[in-house]
Amino acid sequence: MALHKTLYIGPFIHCKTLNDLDICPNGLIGVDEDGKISHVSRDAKEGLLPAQGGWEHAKIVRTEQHGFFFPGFIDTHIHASQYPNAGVFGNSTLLDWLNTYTFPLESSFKDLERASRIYNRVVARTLSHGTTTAAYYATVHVPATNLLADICKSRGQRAFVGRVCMDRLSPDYYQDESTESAVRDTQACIDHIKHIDPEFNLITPIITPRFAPSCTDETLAALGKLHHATGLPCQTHISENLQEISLVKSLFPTSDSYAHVYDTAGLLTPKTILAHAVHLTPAERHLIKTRDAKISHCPASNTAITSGRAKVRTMLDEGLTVGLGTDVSGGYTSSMLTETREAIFVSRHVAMDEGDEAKLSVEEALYLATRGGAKVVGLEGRIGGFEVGMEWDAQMVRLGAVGGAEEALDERAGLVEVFGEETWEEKVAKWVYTGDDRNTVAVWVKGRLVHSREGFKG
Ligand SMILES: Nc1nc2[nH]cnc2c(=O)[nH]1
Ligand SMILES: [Zn+2]
Repeated sequence: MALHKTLYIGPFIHCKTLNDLDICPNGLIGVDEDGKISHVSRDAKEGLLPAQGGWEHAKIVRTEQHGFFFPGFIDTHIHASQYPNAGVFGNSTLLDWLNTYTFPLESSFKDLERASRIYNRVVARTLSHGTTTAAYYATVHVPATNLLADICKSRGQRAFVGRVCMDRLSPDYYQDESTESAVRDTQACIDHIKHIDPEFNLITPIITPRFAPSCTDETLAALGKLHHATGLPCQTHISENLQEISLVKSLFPTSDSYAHVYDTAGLLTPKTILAHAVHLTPAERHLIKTRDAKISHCPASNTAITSGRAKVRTMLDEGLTVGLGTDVSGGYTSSMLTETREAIFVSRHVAMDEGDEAKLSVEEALYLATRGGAKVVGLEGRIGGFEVGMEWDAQMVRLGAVGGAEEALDERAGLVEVFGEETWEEKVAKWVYTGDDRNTVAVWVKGRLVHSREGFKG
């Protein structure tokens, strides 16, 4: 689809570093026909719009009152197939949650029509929350996994799509037959994505051993080999829950630790995304740092299924790379804005035990949801911020009343009340703590408009 040169005019905000939220109240960002940022001005004056090189005919998109452009969110860990169970977990914890809720739901994806309905919903919904990139787990089913890749491509969401590998400790009706079939079916999904997106411009296959207890040593080793042979990224779970960790000890008695199991299999590399990492030992953190593997912090899930409180400050201080993941449906929300809020609140619970330094600020949590996530998925050179040469994966946020109706409680404006006396930092805090998807007016991936709300003029 051909794009227009476009000038995005209005305040823009992005995270330069963990602590540096860059706020530009009077910005202009030029995005070319390939969806790349070609210039950034911090002092946009109406009379001084670019007047050459075709920019004089550029399309113009302006923020509305109290609005700003912000990078799209990067969800580094989400189970697309578990979306129907978001909010359904009772009082379960990980291992009984998997058996009670998760395996029965995932096994239903052999029905392709059902898979189509659910995958269309989850991609549309996450886009509406401003998620421009997602690292998805699908299920064991090749046709449904390929369909998820097709849907992400046609709806325009940047995605990593993983066919789940699991050849033990699940019901017979939902399991890989053998190591060979797990590798063959993974390869079939890789081949499909190569066919629909040969350069992996938008959709990338990701090798997905579910977690160590679900995979035999042979399968872990075979997937490690595939990871090295293809250079494709890999995702799995680690150290989420104490019973899970005991199970790993009993299944892999010769391994030093959970992280060591993955390392032995060749699955601990700079292209590995490890979800949860709640109970890692110092030695495991050191090993993960040495291998430069990445961490997806999933606070909503860790609270919902009472897995524990991940020590994000410690991981950051030790130099680990951390992003955020919704972990639907261990996590109840598909909103990365809500996940950002949960990351802040979980850090406050850690602080109640360990001291105030554990607290994450609004700026830090937003960094994890954008720039940190980009590093986790290996796309830090392309997305997560607004520099020249980066791709326009962005959302337009609107706060307060709509259409100048200052007095009216306008449902379309959501819950964020703005009185005009707030600083920009305060407006951003109000968005993070009181906002929702109604505040995300428009969403772009690689310059393509992939979601907009009623009233967006673009
Ligand atoms: N949260 C979560 N943890 C897991 N560990 C293994 N599988 C899963 C899953 O589907 N969700
Ligand atoms: Zn998960």
